[in-house]
Amino acid sequence: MSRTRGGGRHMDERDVRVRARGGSKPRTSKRPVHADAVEGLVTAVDRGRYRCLIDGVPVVAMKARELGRGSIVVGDRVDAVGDLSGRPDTLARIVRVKERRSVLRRTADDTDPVERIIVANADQLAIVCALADPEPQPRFVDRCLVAAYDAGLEPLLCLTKADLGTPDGMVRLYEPLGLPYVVLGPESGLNELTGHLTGHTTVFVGSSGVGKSTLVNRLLPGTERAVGGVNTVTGRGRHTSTSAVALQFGDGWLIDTPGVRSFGLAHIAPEEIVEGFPEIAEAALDCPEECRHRPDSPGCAVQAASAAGTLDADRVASLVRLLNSREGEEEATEH
Ligand SMILES: Nc1nc2c(ncn2[C@@H]2O[C@H](COP(=O)(O)OP(=O)(O)OP(=O)(O)O)[C@@H](O)[C@H]2O)c(=O)[nH]1
Ligand SMILES: [Zn+2]
Repeated sequence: MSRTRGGGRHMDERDVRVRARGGSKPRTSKRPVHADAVEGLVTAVDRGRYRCLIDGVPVVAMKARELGRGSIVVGDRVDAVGDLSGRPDTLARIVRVKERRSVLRRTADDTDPVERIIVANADQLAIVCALADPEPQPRFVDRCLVAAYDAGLEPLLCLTKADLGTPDGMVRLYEPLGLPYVVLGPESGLNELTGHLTGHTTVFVGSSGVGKSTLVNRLLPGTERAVGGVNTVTGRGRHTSTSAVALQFGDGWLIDTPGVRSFGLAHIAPEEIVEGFPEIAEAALDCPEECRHRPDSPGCAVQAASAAGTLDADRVASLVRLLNSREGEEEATEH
């Protein structure tokens, strides 16, 4: 798809202020720049410890004090110094975080009211959706799609449990978008999916029970043991079920996000949500300003096109639901 935009543009200062502590204060030119630092990739984060892959060696690191309060997340490319041997009880130090090419945010929820960046530098979002048990949730898929467009990730629809249901309905809904999809059942080969994943950094997201773990475990046999039983950062038998973990997959990465059910859309402007639906966005050019494209919106060209059958009524309904739920997140109370 050609709609992808740069994801970096939604980074806020809190997220990127990882390099220069003290803002505009001029640095002394004599400051050491860690010329000996080695680049690595953050593959897991747990309680202030960062598991990094540095020159093929898994290394546990801490954040250098000079980085201040800014976050370091899975997928970040970092420079590290210190003990990079990866031996037990050694600790390296992350001294720099490279500029992020994309950021994916997790929804704020009851346990953590702050919307946080959970993954950096991914380029693909695999939206896993079962065809039955649980029933497909187009609304969930639509929310993920908008988050993907916003973050600058290419969406990929993974329709699972093809043995229990037909993909026809979902395909009819998403094919017009040009959204790539794969249909998967217990007996399906994985070549087509692997083709989509090769060379990419793909974040997997899906609601509970859709077969996400099953899929990742089939793609990477042995992963279950690696991430389910033992904490991948500390090795101390604690589940990492709420934080993202990057798993090497050929020359790419699969990023499993067990605790992520959906994405907050509150930081995205309504117009940008509409842009997630290209054909609707085009029709919306004829709408009055500030139009929310609801069935009762006066003079709405989108609703008119939907009624006339030129736009898919289900997709229009999806968009309207998205716009509404986003307003709920904003706690808009003006009407
Ligand atoms: N019939 C059928 N069952 C499947 C398929 N894939 C997974 N399942 C079953 O669906 C259930 C949920 O699968 P999981 O892989 O645990 O789903 P998940 O999305 O990881 O769920 P959470 O861990 O709760 O996020 C399990 O009982 C799986 O055996 C499939 O293709 N067909
Ligand atoms: Zn409208």
